[in-house]
Amino acid sequence: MTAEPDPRDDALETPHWQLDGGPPDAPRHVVRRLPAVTWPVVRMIRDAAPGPAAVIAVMQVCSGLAAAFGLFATAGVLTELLAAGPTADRVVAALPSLLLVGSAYAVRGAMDIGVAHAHARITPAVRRLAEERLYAASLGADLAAFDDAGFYDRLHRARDRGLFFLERATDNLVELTGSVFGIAAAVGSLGVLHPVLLPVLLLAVLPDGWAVQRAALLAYTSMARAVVLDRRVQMVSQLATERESAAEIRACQAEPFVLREYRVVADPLRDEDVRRGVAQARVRGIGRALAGAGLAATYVVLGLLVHASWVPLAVAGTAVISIRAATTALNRFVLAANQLVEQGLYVGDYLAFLESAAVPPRAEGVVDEPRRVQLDAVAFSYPESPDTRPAVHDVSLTVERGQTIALVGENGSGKTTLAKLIAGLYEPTSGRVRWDGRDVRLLDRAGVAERVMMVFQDPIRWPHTARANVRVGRHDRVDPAGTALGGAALQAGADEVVDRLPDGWDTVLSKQFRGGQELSGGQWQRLAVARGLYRDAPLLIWDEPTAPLDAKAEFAVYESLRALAEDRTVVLITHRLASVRHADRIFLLHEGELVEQGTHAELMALGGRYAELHDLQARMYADA
Ligand SMILES: Nc1ncnc2c1ncn2[C@@H]1O[C@H](COP(=O)(O)OP(=O)(O)OP(=O)(O)O)[C@@H](O)[C@H]1O
Repeated sequence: MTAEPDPRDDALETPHWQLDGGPPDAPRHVVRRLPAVTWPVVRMIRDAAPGPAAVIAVMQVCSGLAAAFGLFATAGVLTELLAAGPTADRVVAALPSLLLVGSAYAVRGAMDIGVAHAHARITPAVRRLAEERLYAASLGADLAAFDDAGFYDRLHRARDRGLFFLERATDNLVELTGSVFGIAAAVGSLGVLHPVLLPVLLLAVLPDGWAVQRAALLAYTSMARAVVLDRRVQMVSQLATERESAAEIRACQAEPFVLREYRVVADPLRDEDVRRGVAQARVRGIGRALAGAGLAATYVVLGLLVHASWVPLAVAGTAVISIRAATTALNRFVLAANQLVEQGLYVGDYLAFLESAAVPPRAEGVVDEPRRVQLDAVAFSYPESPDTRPAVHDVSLTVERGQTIALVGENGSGKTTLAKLIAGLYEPTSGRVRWDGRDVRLLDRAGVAERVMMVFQDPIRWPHTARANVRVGRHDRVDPAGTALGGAALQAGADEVVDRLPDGWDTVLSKQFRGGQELSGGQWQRLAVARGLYRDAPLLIWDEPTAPLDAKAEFAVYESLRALAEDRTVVLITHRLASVRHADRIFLLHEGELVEQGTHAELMALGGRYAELHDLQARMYADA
């Protein structure tokens, strides 16, 4: 019988699961913050849909003018209707003003329809542009950022909340500007009718505004506290529902473990949501009660003014309509402003991510095909790594063009990290990586990347066609007849894989699409090797390229590699020491440090770690 594991014993339970700290920056004053949060949304709208934005601005001005005109015309109607004389005469006298009121409302209606049409074009355009900027920022971020949990949190906030709330903020900005013109029309006419009504009017809307702002603050605070949990729930959701994990979870009987993990993160998340919802409901209730009292006070003051004969009855009648219009517009404004301020915080997260992901510009040194790659006392530590020892420490080595070097060592000894440093994917924490004497940090990033080809241990399985899986190695390479594609596939043994696919190169390699095919681990690896060969760069870095390959494919790949090495620089990482015999120089890493180096013969003669590992492997194969 298996005991249900105790979550407290779980070594995988990291502090990431806990509720995060407090809110980063609470919105204390809506009005003060409004310009700052509005401006980025305005810029986004301007960039995404300048035409519809201009149409909206013009039409909202016209709508506001029509509303003001309608209110003044209403005063005219009431004046005629409340004048002395027979009713029929008064109605006839009021007709011209009535016509004006009707025309004003018709114009306003037409403008509002126009605004709605333009608005419908803006929000999708903003979403489209914001997504592209987010993906560009994420793709442009330094590789090291992806080893930083804080980066993931920011990315998660920007993608899952920032994008969504940027859309909502766009809607609210349109609503806000519309309400501003509505207020201007109503308040303008109210001020002309009797200025004392203006401060009284504020009584009706300020309490509601306070309540909406409080509720917004509660929502944001809660979101900031729960963002890490939220991300964790998504990860569990992926484990529970995605194909990639389905087989192994069943094989390990890990279903209860995944469900337990879900409970551990989902329970506090639910509690947080409930706490927030209850607090918001309380705040809104208080706000509504105060707003009702404020509106009643407004009408009392109006009654007193009429009673004291300070304002004529017709003006008072129009004032009632103006007050209703102003209250409606002000409520719209308060709601939109508060939501905008709340959404502005998420939009701020989105913008902060774009900024933090931006890589500082370098002196754009031109890069040539490197003839010599040198590492001088290079060290590298992963950000936020609990390991106090650097992943790579004090490594110096040189490799010339036409040479093949091999990096060997136990698991976790720093080989992959070192390879990424050589490729310029990581910047050393100390020391220097130089290409032809020039510090790689000072060279143009794209230029450096252009000259590197890296085949990874766990290459991407692109959910595209077989052709795209290889061509993505250098997607802009001109190869209309597919000669380079065929050559790379042949060298990697990927041609045999493709020959067996139902639609050859056009077969989609993902079961998530209709007609898609799945490959074995070794077949995927052959495609990855073909991708690397297709890239055809002067600096080749192979990180365990042949581990999942069968003996025949492995032999073919090493043959290709030997041929390629003649006019290139090759860095080979492998655990199969038999494969590195012919390397010009072998570097043995241990706990991030270079402990032995030399040719195979030299290292064997040294009788150190390399010789020991080599003999161990040789014995294993001999026994087998
Ligand atoms: N993204 C990362 N964030 C933090 N630490 C990392 C990261 N990647 C690797 N490490 C740590 O750095 C050290 C070196 O890892 P590296 O992947 O370079 O080793 P390796 O020699 O390539 O191992 P293997 O033979 O298993 O592929 C290890 O201690 C590992 O735990």
